[in-house]
Amino acid sequence: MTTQSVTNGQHGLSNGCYGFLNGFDGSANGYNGLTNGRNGCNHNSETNNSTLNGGHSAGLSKGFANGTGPHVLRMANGLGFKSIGSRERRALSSPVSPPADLPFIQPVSAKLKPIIKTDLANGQPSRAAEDSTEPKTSSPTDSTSTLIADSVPMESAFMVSAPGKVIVFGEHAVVHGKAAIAASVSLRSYLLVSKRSKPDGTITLKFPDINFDHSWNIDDLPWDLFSRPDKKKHYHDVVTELDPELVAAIEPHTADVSPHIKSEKERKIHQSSAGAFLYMFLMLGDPDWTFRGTHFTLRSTIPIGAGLGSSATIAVCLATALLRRSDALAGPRPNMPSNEARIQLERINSWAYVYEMFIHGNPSGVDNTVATQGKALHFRRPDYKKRPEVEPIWSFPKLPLLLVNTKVEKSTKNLVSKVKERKEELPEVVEPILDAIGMITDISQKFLEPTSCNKQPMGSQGLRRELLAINDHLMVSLKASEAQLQRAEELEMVEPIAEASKNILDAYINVSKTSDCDLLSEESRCRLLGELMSTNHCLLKALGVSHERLERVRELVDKRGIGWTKLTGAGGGGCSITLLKPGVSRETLNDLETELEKEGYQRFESTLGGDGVGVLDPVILGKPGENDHGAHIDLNQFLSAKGNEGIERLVGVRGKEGERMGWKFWRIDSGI
Ligand SMILES: Nc1ncnc2c1ncn2[C@@H]1O[C@H](COP(=O)(O)OP(=O)(O)OP(=O)(O)O)[C@@H](O)[C@H]1O
Ligand SMILES: C[C@@](O)(CCO)CC(=O)[O-]
Repeated sequence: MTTQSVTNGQHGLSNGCYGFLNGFDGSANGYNGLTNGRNGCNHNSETNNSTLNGGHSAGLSKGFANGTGPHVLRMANGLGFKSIGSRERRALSSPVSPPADLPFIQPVSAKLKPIIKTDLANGQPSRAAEDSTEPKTSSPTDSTSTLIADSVPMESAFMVSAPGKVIVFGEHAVVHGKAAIAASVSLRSYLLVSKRSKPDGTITLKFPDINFDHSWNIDDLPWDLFSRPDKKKHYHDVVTELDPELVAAIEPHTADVSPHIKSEKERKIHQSSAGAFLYMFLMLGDPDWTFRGTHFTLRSTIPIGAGLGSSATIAVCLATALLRRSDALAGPRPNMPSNEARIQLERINSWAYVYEMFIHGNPSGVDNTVATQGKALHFRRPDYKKRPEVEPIWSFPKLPLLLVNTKVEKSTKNLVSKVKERKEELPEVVEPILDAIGMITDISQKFLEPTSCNKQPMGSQGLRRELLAINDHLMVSLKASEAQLQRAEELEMVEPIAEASKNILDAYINVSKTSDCDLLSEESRCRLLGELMSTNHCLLKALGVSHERLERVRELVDKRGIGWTKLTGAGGGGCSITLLKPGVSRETLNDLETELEKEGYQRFESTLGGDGVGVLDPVILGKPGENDHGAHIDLNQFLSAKGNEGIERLVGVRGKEGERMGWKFWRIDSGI
């Protein structure tokens, strides 16, 4: 069964499964043993897999044969010599155990051997060796070495990548302390951290996707204020709010960015990106040699402002890069103990949240948490002064999801503010809606992970009770005072609340007809999840965050009776997800896709639940057997990779043929 969970990931892509988003992609996550472990305590894995995968098994045999857990680990190990350096000194002073394994040299690392000096005391490469300013020499007869020599400006380069996400349940409500469920997608951002060979005292941020490129003189930045004892934050601190004095001190350094940009809106985006970066850099970085001449260059395959968490991926990549450069991260490395990986991930996530606060104001942190941890998770932040409550969903099922981009760009910040204003204006109507969304999320979690060891699968009676409780909240909302209800009518909130109530009652009737045993069948679970998704969408519409283009997707899907649609992310445009009914014919889907395309929608193919943040170090081409395998990728190559395909081919965490060599991830397991 291990192999099956490994190969499942490719399923939808390999059999041309209509661009579905697929559930856990075991090939890259090394979770196969873990899945078996938890299955062992309740169900056997055979039962579990057949329950989860049901009728979607056509592509199982075409999985990522290359990507099986042990194989990947072996390959990663071979490239891993740089990751366990004394750059981890600071990280290891935190309560984590020392590196458990020493790297061994594979053909690729042999080519780079001359630049590695071993610290004899601990058998690991020394910091001096890692960041050596010596030219990287090698045999002149070796074609790879020529490429390495050409790429001297890339001295001590590394790359970080983080995945986008879909929110399956609970967006917006999560900002107000309710639960959300989110999963990572295979679209990712890639950040190259490179250093000029002759450091010149500047630091450079390049975001070519948004036409942003700016350098700062490091000595001009407000280090004094940021290092004042009452202001100073350390890499292990949890920062839950921005300091207005520090934000103000950054403003003069972002005021003059992008003088060539005419659009005020675009300039604001550039200024907030620059400000968010500087805030983190001044907190985590230092004015000495470490960062001088460093370039942070980001490219992404995630559409911007489409609800797929693009900003959070940038936050995670930059936080990881800054923590790593300033010696505050250990790993990642293969076989890192789960507890140690968790500490590193929490550290990254805390700082990514700082970046997100700068961009969004008051985010819940769900986006950066998924971009950091990957997989799928249940998230709640009842207290903004504390870390969020995060519960991984270990066996997120293979949902046949269709992901559609309306291509209407929106601003998460504005939409979050809109909901907040609505809540302040109409608390009697809005608060019960938010409660209902939170309850929908909690019920869904039980159905997304019904075989979990520590959760009782929900019986039909309990479920009906919960559905009625949701409906009660909707009734409370509709029984608001006359004045509030009238205003709610004006804002077109009442009809979607009534539609949500109808959906919940339909779900109630369907559950009444189902025995406890049948409730766990794929068909019943799919229908229930679908009805809950539709209900969630109606409530988001009532909150004012849908868009006519999103409603049109619902209309096109509903007309064919083939699934349940909801917006995902902040709404106001962006993307929708449709959970397709089991057994929908290829013909019907083709027909839907043609119509969507005609109306200017974009459909995405992606898998759900892949790895979170990862590091590629050294940044070399990774295809064994290719001529230039082992050659360094330089900044120009990265910048000139064409489109998403070009980026994926050059540095992608996963190419079409399987997992790319070299990427390493901090992986946590269920502990079972
Ligand atoms: N490729 C990119 N390069 C640089 N900046 C980006 C990139 N993608 C996103 N951003 C930043 O993120 C902002 C968009 O974030 P926003 O939260 O509105 O959308 P999202 O993160 O895609 O959606 P959601 O928050 O609903 O998931 C942009 O304005 C920009 O600041
Ligand atoms: C709309 C929202 O709930 C999700 C955006 O992806 C905002 C947030 O959680 O911060």
